[in-house]
Amino acid sequence: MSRLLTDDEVSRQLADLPGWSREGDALVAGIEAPDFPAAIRLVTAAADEAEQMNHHPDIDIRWRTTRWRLTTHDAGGLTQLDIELAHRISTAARAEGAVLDG
Ligand SMILES: C[C@H](O)[C@H](O)[C@H]1CNC2=NC(N)=NC(=O)C2=N1
Repeated sequence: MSRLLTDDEVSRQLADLPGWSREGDALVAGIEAPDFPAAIRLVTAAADEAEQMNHHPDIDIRWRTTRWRLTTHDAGGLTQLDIELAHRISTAARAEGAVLDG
């Protein structure tokens, strides 16, 4: 589960993750929520998913915009865990009416 993905595997799976892009060894996205409480609810929902997965995002919070950075520190790059967490964050973002803007 924690083997590094090939470049092809990453780009093929990114096609199903609108708003996410690759920056070196990480997947990144900016997500704009309708307001600050919605942004914090999104962070809380993502925290629950991250705990379940034992896989944790780096998050920058600025008013209603959150920026996300996913990588697998233990493996030194991108694994399927990052792809899975990106999907879960996107689902939580949609539930809050937030917009992913890359
Ligand atoms: C010991 C523990 O399972 C590891 O440190 C987990 C915790 N959360 C993690 N989160 C992320 N993003 N990458 C990891 O390699 C990682 N490792």
